[in-house]
Parts: sequence; structure tokens; C-alpha cells
Amino acid sequence: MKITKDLYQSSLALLTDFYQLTMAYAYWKSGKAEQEAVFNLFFRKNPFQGGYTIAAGLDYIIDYCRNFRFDEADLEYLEEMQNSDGSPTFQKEFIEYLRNLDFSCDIEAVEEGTVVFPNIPIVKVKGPLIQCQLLETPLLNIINFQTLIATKASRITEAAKGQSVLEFGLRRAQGIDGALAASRASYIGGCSATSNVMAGKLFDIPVSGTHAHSWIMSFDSELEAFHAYADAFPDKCVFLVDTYDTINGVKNAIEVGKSLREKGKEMVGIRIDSGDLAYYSTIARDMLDEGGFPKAQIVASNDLDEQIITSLKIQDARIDIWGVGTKLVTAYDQPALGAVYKLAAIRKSSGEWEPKVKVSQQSIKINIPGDHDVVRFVKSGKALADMIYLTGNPVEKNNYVIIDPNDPTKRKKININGLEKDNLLKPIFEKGKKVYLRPDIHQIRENAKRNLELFDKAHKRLVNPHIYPVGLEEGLYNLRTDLVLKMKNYDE
Ligand SMILES: Nc1ncnc2c1ncn2[C@@H]1O[C@H](COP(=O)(O)OP(=O)(O)OP(=O)(O)O)[C@@H](O)[C@H]1O
Ligand SMILES: O=P(O)(O)OC[C@H]1O[C@H](OP(=O)(O)OP(=O)(O)O)[C@H](O)[C@@H]1O
Ligand SMILES: O=C(O)c1cccnc1
Ligand SMILES: [Mg+2]
Repeated sequence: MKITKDLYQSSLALLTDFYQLTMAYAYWKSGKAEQEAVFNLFFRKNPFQGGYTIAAGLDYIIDYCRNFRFDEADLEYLEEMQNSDGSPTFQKEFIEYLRNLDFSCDIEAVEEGTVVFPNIPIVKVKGPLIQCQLLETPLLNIINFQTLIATKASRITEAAKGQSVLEFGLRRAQGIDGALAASRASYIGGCSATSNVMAGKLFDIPVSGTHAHSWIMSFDSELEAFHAYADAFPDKCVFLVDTYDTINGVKNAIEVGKSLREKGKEMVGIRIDSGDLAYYSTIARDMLDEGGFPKAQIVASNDLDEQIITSLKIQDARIDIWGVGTKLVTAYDQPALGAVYKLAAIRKSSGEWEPKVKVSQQSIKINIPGDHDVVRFVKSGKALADMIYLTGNPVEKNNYVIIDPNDPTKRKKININGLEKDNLLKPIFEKGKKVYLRPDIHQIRENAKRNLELFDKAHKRLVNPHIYPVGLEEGLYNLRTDLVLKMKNYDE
């Protein structure tokens, strides 16, 4: 499905920062536009103080790249741009160059739903410098948000321990686009359904929901409102019981449930949206059981997140289904993932690749140079460590040493005997042609579920998780150190 084409009628090439276009122009003017480069997209810290991250957004990137072109309206807009002295910002010949620009990069990426960690290249773009550069902003825009929300959803669904989580975020999401992308990413991260009908239609996500307080308030009594809803949806009744008095609301739900049963129908359950959810769910459960409805489900909502769900479970709350909106789709406690996109290597006129590094006072901000790949070592169904290494190097060895890029004293020896190896980066585009067969959204969600099973629960706990080892292969580590010292003009 062409998501971006469905959402937008015109081209998305201008959905970028202005400086990408000024650089593009300057690359072109200085004859560097077609020089080959490698860029990596990665983040530096797992979000929410967590121990893992779920990659999401690749499907949007595929659409973005396939549709990548400047249409006539874009070109006209750029052509009319002026410098402060009234001269055109971009020369006509450059506009012509953009008119003929044809996406021709190689892209490798981690599949959506894959568990990833800091420093792992989630997307690697190789191709003409100008194209790699123009992709920076949209790629980051797409991956940053969807990966963040998929991770939040994963944390929330992990806290729900196999119970269904319904995503109710549309009304509180960051705009229309944010809402749709959040519904998609939430489903990938483990939510069972969304209340957002358009997301259901666009992405093939199950749609579900109950009813609001306004429904009850529009009638003279709650009982009347429940009866009327039961008439309209005899097979789908989840009664919202807390409009006036929660306990009385449960009594009314039971009464309407009984009259439904006389018609051969079963109420699905109730929803509690306020008050002490542990207290009310426990009372409601007892009332439903004693009233002959042991199978009726209790849905809870109201500003829930992974911490509150965990607390409610500890309190033995009798909740079966969790409705989560605001705190999920806005990634309330951490609104940005902070992924970056950095030049890692450039091809010199001699044909040789030159690794590149950005030096920083903070070691966490020094990128990993060179065209690199990442392999995950797995033993008996459990992930042991990830190794980032220079593409094509090292040759097959039995023993590797991986080194934490931010702390050389943290090292791990890996003997590959008996280990499975999973190359995380998969080919997506080759010379601009899509070579990747896209999984559907349900397969992506399954991928996330299976991926999580590879990791010990110590890495998945919400607070102070155990850090999963991701390291640089020794050769790459040394290359990076040497390069940083060289760029700092360090003399031995
Ligand atoms: N037993 C509980 N333990 C921990 N947190 C809870 C428990 N019960 C409810 N909560 C959470 O406490 C917060 C209660 O918020 P608040 O006081 O604003 O709502 P309320 O007054 O119950 O509901 P409303 O304003 O919708 O009538 C919510 O985030 C809710 O999820
Ligand atoms: O709490 P969230 O996780 O965002 O879930 C969605 C919320 O949206 C609905 O009501 P709304 O919040 O609009 O009104 P209310 O606060 O008065 O219930 C629903 O009843 C939930 O409370
Ligand atoms: O269907 C629901 O119960 C619902 C939908 C959106 C927001 N809150 C609740
Ligand atoms: Mg609310």
C-alpha cells in the first residue's frame, strides 16, 4: 500500500529542512552531487529509560523513496525563491538537475518490529551525496516518531502481560499525522486494536471501542441508555459504568446483560474510566461473577501508562483489557527518540572509501565511521550480543572481541561455536529499485513479538533494565579511535 501517496496528493520532496536544499545546491555547484556516500541512521539512548527499542517506520520510508521526485509545483516554488538582494536562490540549471533527479540509492534497513539498541544503524543509505543528504530530514522524521511509539506500546503491552491493550489516542495525539502514525506504531508495538477508524482503513489495523459518557448523559437514566445501546449492538456491548455511580452502573449493566441473555445474546463487559481502578474493578468483578457474568470483561481507561498498569497488577486489580490513549500516542514521558543521521564514509576520486567521523567532547556523540553492518549473535533462542563491524570485514573468525563504543573497558569475547548469526540490515533498495518484499502489518507485529522473545526479561523490565551488549568489532573500534585522534591532530 502506498501510504504516503494515499495521505498526500502532491510530492513530499520539500518535506525537508531548507538547509538540505542549500547543501544540495552547493554540492551540485561544487561538483560533489554525485560523489558516493554512506549515511547511517541510529539513536544514542533507549527511550523511557528502558532497555530496548522497537524499530518502526520503514514502510513509510519505502513509500517516501519510491515517490521521491520534485514535481512541477515544487520546482516552481524553488525557482521563485530569492536571496535578500533579489537574485534567485537556486540557478535554473540546478532546478533542471532536480527535475531530472531519479532516486538511485542503495538502502539497507532493520526490519520493522526488530528489537534494536543504541548505535545500531537502523537505516543505511548509500548513493549520490546529494540524494543521501536530501533524505536526512524525512527519514529521521519517520523513524524517530514511529520507533518511539512502537517502543512505548511495547512497554505498555509488556506491562499488560498478554492482556489486550486498545489504543485510544486520536483525540490527544500530535495532530492528524501524529495520530495516524501513532496508531500504526502502537499496533506494531503490541496493541490489539485502535479506536482510530482511518488508521484501521489505511493500515488494516483492527478497530474497536466502547461508548462515551455523552451516550449515557443524553438519556434520562443510565439504565435506559444501556438498554438502547444493547438494542443497537446486542453482540458488542461494553457498558461504561462510571458516569454517575460506578457500583450502581455495574448493577445496571448486569440488569441489561440479563435481558440481553433472554434474547440469546451476551454482553461483552463493562468499562471503568475513573476512580480507584483497583478498588472498583475488584468490586465489579465480584458483582459480575455473582450476577452470573463470570465471562464479562472489565475494560479500564483513564490516563494509563506502563507504570500505572504495573501498579494495578501488583494491587490485584481485576482488569482484563486496557484502554490507553494520551500517554501512549504522545510518548508522554519522552516526546522524542533523538535518532540522528550521520555521514559515515565517502568515496574518493581514487575509488577508495574514506571513513568519516564527527569529533565531539561527549564520546556518546562521536559517530561510528565507515560502511558498517551489524550482526546479532543468538544462542538457543536467546540473543547474546550485537556486533557492529566494517562491511566485508572481519573475515569469518571463531572469536571476536566487541568493545563498548563509549567505554573501552567494557568488552565481551564471543566464540561463535554453536551461535546463530542474524544480519540485522536487510537490502531494501538497490540502485533505487525496491528489492524488499514488504511484510504486512500483522507480520510486522508478529516480528516484534518474536523478537522480544529473544531477549531476557532483565532487558525488558521497566526500571533499571540490564544493559544488552552492543559493541564495535575490535578493528572498527581501533579505526574509530585512530580517526578521532587524527582529526584532533593528536601527536604521539
Ligand atoms: N489503584 C490505582 N493505583 C494507581 N493508579 C491509579 C489507581 N486507580 C486509578 N489510578 C490512576 O490515577 C489517576 C487518577 O486520575 P484523576 O484523579 O485525574 O482521575 P479521576 O478523578 O479518577 O477520574 P475523572 O477525572 O475522569 O473522573 C489516573 O491516571 C488513573 O489511571
Ligand atoms: O485517558 P486516555 O489514556 O487518554 O484514554 C482516552 C480517554 O479518552 C476518553 O475520555 P476523555 O479523556 O476524553 O474524557 P474524560 O477524561 O472526562 O474521561 C476515555 O474515556 C479515556 O479516558
Ligand atoms: O471506545 C472507547 O471506549 C474510547 C475511544 C476513544 C477514547 N476513549 C475511549
Ligand atoms: Mg480522561
